[in-house]
Amino acid sequence: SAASGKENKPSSSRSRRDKDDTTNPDINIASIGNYAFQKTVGEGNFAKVKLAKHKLTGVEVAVKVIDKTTLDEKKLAKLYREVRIMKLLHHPHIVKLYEVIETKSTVFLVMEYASGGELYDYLVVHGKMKEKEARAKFRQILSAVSYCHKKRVIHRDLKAENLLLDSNLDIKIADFGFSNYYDPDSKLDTFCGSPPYAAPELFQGRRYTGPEVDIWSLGVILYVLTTGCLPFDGKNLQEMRESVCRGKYRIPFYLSDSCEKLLRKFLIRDPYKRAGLEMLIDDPWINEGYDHSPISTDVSQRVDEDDAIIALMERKYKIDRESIIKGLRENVYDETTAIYYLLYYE
Ligand SMILES: CC1(C)C(=O)N([C@H]2C=Cc3c(O)cccc32)c2nc(Nc3ccccc3)ncc21
Repeated sequence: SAASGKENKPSSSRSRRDKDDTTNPDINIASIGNYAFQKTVGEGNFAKVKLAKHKLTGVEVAVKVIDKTTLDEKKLAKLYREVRIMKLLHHPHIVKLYEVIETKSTVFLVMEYASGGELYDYLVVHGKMKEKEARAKFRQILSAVSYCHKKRVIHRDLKAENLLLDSNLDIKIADFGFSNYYDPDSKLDTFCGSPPYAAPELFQGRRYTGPEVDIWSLGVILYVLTTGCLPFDGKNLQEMRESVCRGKYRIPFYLSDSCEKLLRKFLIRDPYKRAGLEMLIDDPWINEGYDHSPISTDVSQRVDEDDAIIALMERKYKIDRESIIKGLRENVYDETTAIYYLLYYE
């Protein structure tokens, strides 16, 4: 691929690729496949996310445009792992993948657009949530994360910035760029995530199984939802590390006892003593006002074959029934299944 063809000039001499240097012709196009780009929603160092509209159904989507020519082999492998994991996850509170379009130089991930933006920005604007609202959001997050863990997937970068909101202000977990599979009987050692949300064992360079690092981050998220502040902070990484490893955080006077007790279950420094998600199923704070646990046992959120939608696609888009059903059963992410998904979830 282009990545291996590039000689490794020392970074200082490599000229920064300026905006309109389109050595990659796909980066500044106006449309791809059935999608017309509208505006840029976010820009990372390897990807740009554009708001787009599906030309046939009019549904708004978010397209993550990844320039492969800027990725080395390792990063390319990470990208394909992220795509494989996204194809595995079908949950109401995880951003959906609709279609994957790949050219020689670019990968386009057509995904669900969360029009409400980041939970982080929502908290900046509205301040801390009342415990009732925090509970509703936290139950959605817990449901999505326990679904991932049951599929042997860990997110590893859970934070308020990656928790998006849709038009109903429901949670949509985004950015599985650091996610990975885990094996309950083996250890991982990659330090991932954002320092304020990172578990102490990660700062101490200890290997970990997987779920326990997400559970620590969930504790930090619960604290952020109910207080509007970070439990551990510092003006630099060293101070942050000391704060997290000391594990001391302030409990504001207005926090209920049941919420304080729940925080203590998550923010335990010893990963072996930290609560597992299944231990939280009947936690009083999580279930107050609800008659069922957010941690659902069934992990099959697969789309079913809706005859009305298939009939509409046959009539309106002249797509034959067999190819739609085949695509759904084989977990394909092409333009046909994308039309089905967009109509099904709308
Ligand atoms: C494809 C996908 C999943 C994605 O990669 N992003 C990016 C882009 C911006 C961003 C961020 O600010 C935080 C997390 C993820 C992201 C998305 N952003 C949105 N909505 C949005 C709307 C207003 C502001 C921020 C995000 N919907 C879906 C996505």
